[in-house]
Amino acid sequence: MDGTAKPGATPITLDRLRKVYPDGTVAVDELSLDVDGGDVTVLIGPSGCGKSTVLRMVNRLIEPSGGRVLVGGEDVTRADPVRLRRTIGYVIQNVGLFPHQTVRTNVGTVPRMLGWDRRRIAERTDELLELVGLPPGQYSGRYPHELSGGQRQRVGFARALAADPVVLLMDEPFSAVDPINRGRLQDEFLRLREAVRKTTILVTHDLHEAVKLGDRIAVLSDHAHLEQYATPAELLAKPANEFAERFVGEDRGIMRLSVTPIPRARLRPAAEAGDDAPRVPAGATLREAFGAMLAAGNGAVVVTDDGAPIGALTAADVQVLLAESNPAPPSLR
Ligand SMILES: Nc1ncnc2c1ncn2[C@@H]1O[C@H](COP(=O)(O)OP(=O)(O)OP(=O)(O)O)[C@@H](O)[C@H]1O
Repeated sequence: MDGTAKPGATPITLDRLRKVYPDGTVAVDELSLDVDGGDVTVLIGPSGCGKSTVLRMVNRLIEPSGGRVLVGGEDVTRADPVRLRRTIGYVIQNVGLFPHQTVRTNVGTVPRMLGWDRRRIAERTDELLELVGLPPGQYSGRYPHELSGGQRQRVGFARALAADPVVLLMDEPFSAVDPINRGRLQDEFLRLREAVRKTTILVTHDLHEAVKLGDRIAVLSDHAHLEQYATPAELLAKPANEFAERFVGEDRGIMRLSVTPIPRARLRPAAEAGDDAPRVPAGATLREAFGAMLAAGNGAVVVTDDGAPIGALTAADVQVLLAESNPAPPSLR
C-alpha cells in the first residue's frame, strides 16, 4: 500500500482513453490514469459509468476510439491482440470456464495455446491449483458443474495466472459469490498477492471490496470521468468533491477504522488497560483493536510488540483518533 513501483512489475498508463460505441454512446471520455507496477487499482462507480469498457480496452476486447493504453510502456493498440491477451490475465464474474473440460484442462488453456509441453503444463497447473487452495489430487479431474461457485472462481483465477501474465484484469470477480465466500476469496486474493505480485486493475461496485483490496481507488462518474484517484485511506478521510463524498457514504467512518493503523505514539501506559484486556499486535488496525474490545466486552486493549506489552488503547481513544483525522462536514456532525 505504499504506492511506489515494485521492481520488475509492469506499470499501466491510460492516456486520454476514449470509447464511443457505434450508436454514439460515449462510454469513456478521455480517462487518464497511472497504475504503478505491482499495485492493485480499483475502478469503482455507478452502474453504466464505463468501468468494464475501460477494462476491456486494456486487453483490446474493445478497441479504443481514441487515446492510448501503455502496458510496460508499450502501446497495446499497436500490439497483436491475440498475443496481448496471452500476456494479460482476465478474470470475470461467473468465470466463463469451459463446461465440458476438466479443471486441469481449463487451467492449462493459455499454456497449451502457447505450445508448452505437457509436463510443464501439468506442473504449472498443479502448482496453481495448490496456490488457490484446490489440492490437484482432489480437484483437477472435476468438471466445472462439480464445483461450488467460489471454487469455480478460484479455477478462473488459476487459469488467469497460468501463463504468468504481466498484468491482471478483474471484472467484478467476486460478485457472483455469496457474502461469506466472497470474504474468503478476497482474503485469498490478498494472500496470493503477496506470492504473485501482478499489476492489477479490478472493477467492483462494492466500496468495502475496493477499500479492502485496492492500493488505490479510482472513483468514476458517468463517461468514466475521474472524480478522485487516491489510496483507500485518503479517499475515506478526504473525499475530493461532493460526488466522491456521496459515493463513499455515511459509513466511511467505520470503514476508516480498517485502514488506520494503531498509532504507537498515542498509546497509554499498558497498565491502564486492566488485567482482563484483550491483546492486539502493534501492526493491527483501529478496527482490529475495536473488534477485540467488542469481542471481549472490554473498553480497552493491550497493544503488544513481539508479545510484549507496549501500551494500551481505549474505545474513547479510537473515537478521538478517528475524529482528529476526519474533520466531518457540519452536515454529518
Ligand atoms: N456495445 C455497446 N453499444 C452501445 N453502448 C454500450 C455498449 N456496451 C456498453 N455500452 C454503454 O456504455 C456505457 C458504459 O458501459 P459499461 O458496461 O462499461 O459500464 P459499467 O460501469 O461497467 O457498468 P456496470 O457497473 O453496470 O457493469 C453504458 O451506458 C452502456 O449502456
